[in-house]
Amino acid sequence: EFPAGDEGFHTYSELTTELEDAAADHPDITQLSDVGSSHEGRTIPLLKISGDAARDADEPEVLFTCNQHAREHLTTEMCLRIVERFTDDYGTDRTVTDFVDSREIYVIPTVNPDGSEHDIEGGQYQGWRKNRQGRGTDLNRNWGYKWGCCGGSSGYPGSETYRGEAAFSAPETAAVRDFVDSRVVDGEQQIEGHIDFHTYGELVLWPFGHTTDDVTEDMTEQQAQRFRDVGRELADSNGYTPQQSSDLYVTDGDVNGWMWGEHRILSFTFEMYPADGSGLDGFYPDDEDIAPETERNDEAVDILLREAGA
Ligand SMILES: NS(=O)(=O)N[C@@H](Cc1ccccc1)C(=O)O
Ligand SMILES: [Ca+2]
Ligand SMILES: [Ca+2]
Ligand SMILES: [Zn+2]
Repeated sequence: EFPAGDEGFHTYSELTTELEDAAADHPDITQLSDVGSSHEGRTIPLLKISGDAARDADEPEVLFTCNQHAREHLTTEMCLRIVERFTDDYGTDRTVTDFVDSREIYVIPTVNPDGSEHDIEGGQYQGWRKNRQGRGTDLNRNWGYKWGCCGGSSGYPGSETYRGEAAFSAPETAAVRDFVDSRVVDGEQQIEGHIDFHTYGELVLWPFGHTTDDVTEDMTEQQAQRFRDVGRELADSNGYTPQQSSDLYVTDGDVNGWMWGEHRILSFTFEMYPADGSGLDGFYPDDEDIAPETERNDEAVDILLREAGA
């Protein structure tokens, strides 16, 4: 459970109930399923939000993933904000209604349910980051594009950035990979935009992470420029700082590298609130911060949904 005073955050079971309620309350515009199971056997839920959701329409698709890193619980709340806004406000808010009717929105509120539950074991924050396989794999170093290529991850199982024994050795990254791979229809990837939410630092990040080069294999100048332009627009909307992720530090096997490198999906990472903090406390904001710091990204979500149709 969450520590006393932080009840506003959702445990795995509360999250599951939230999604079931959203689907029950809005049957025409939602479809609740899953992308598979975690190492410890927890279902990794997937909610589709779209007009006539039961049908696969020829509409641009967008994916939001949250909680790859266990202790980054604010990101789970960010995905639930997206679910709440695009279901509860459908039919009343014009912008929301237009997007739900013209896009297919996929939300995965927790990629790492095992780690997230471990992090709050006994009502005490554990400071846990990874999944719960062995000594833990850093899911954001386990993706299969340029996996372990460039000193942006560790091969030591005890490391916080342990890349795993192989690309997609974690069942959680493999499950999300399989879902995204399944969205290739008639040879064309239907998902056009993606945001992976993290905490903390108030940053908008784009690929690649494995090299400091802007232009490189799988990234032309025009493509890099589009990331810069959209990244700047996203950051202007929420006050975060925009940069290529390798300007922060070099990573390999991260999700953005795979989404773009493998599928050419316009893929960003948002590092949410706070901008800075001393060590672990930055990962554990008050639950009073949930509403303002998730609503802060409403406009950015709309920008990505717009871009997906561009
Ligand atoms: N959330 S965080 O503190 O772990 N930071 C992220 C930052 C990050 C995210 C995506 C690509 C490169 C780097 C990380 O995976 O290291
Ligand atoms: Ca639809
Ligand atoms: Ca479709
Ligand atoms: Zn993270």
